[in-house]
Amino acid sequence: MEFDEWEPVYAAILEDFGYGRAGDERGRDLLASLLETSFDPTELPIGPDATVAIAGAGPSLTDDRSLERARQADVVLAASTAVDTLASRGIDADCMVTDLDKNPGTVERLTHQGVPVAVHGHGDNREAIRDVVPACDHAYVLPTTQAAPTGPVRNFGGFTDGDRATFLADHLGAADLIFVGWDFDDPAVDDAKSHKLEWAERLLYWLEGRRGERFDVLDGRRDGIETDLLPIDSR
Ligand SMILES: Nc1ncnc2c1ncn2[C@@H]1O[C@H](COP(=O)(O)OP(=O)(O)OP(=O)(O)O)[C@@H](O)[C@H]1O
Ligand SMILES: Nc1nc2c(c(=O)[nH]1)N=C(CO)CN2
Repeated sequence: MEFDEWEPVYAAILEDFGYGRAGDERGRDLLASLLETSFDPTELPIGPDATVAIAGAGPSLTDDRSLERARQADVVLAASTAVDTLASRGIDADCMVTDLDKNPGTVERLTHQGVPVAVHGHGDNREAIRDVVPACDHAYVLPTTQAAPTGPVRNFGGFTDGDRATFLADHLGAADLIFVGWDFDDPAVDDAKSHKLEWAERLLYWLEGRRGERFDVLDGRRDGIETDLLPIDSR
């Protein structure tokens, strides 16, 4: 996805959460300023023959069926702590997607092991960027932003870690996307997280429409998705 297609949706997200674009741009620029080099996403083994599993960090990730589906996929993109959950079950993600708010040690370690990590810079994680990025192997850091892309910092679309992973796979031409560890109605999440998950769901709905597909993770949920907040014709 190009930024001009993403921008109206981004503007709706900024308004809904009350975030400022300038803060996101500062996060983006800080990330760029700390990197000596960066990972080229086209090196990921994603293309027209790849089934890509997108692992969210919901509680269902540890179900036997989820783990089996992740094992069967050609490529696994894991959001945040999903990478640790999968690793503890013997499944190594091909790429981690994170805004650094949970498991910084994993981010640093993976980059030094040659596993790419898509690190998101936004208005509310500048401290984490300053703490974590200098300790990473920059050759395996793929910097991302939700604001306009600049220099090495890319914007493939998406907001939460899991849906950004999905937009990344889509951008790279993934044949099939499958979803594990996605629990939109998780009672364990607080209101703020639940609000973010609503956007994640809305963004997946938008993306499946663009791809002319139906993501199984949205089955039974589409009628309840408030699409008015998507400033585009998505139904
Ligand atoms: N029930 C769920 N709880 C947490 N994450 C979920 C859930 N269902 C889906 N996800 C997806 O998994 C991702 C990783 O979740 P996690 O709670 O580890 O990360 P996070 O860093 O707090 O996420 P974010 O910063 O994107 O909100 C979320 O961003 C979301 O896209
Ligand atoms: N400005 C800002 N941007 C974000 C934030 C956030 O808290 N603030 N959280 C995200 C996913 O958790 C993604 N983007």
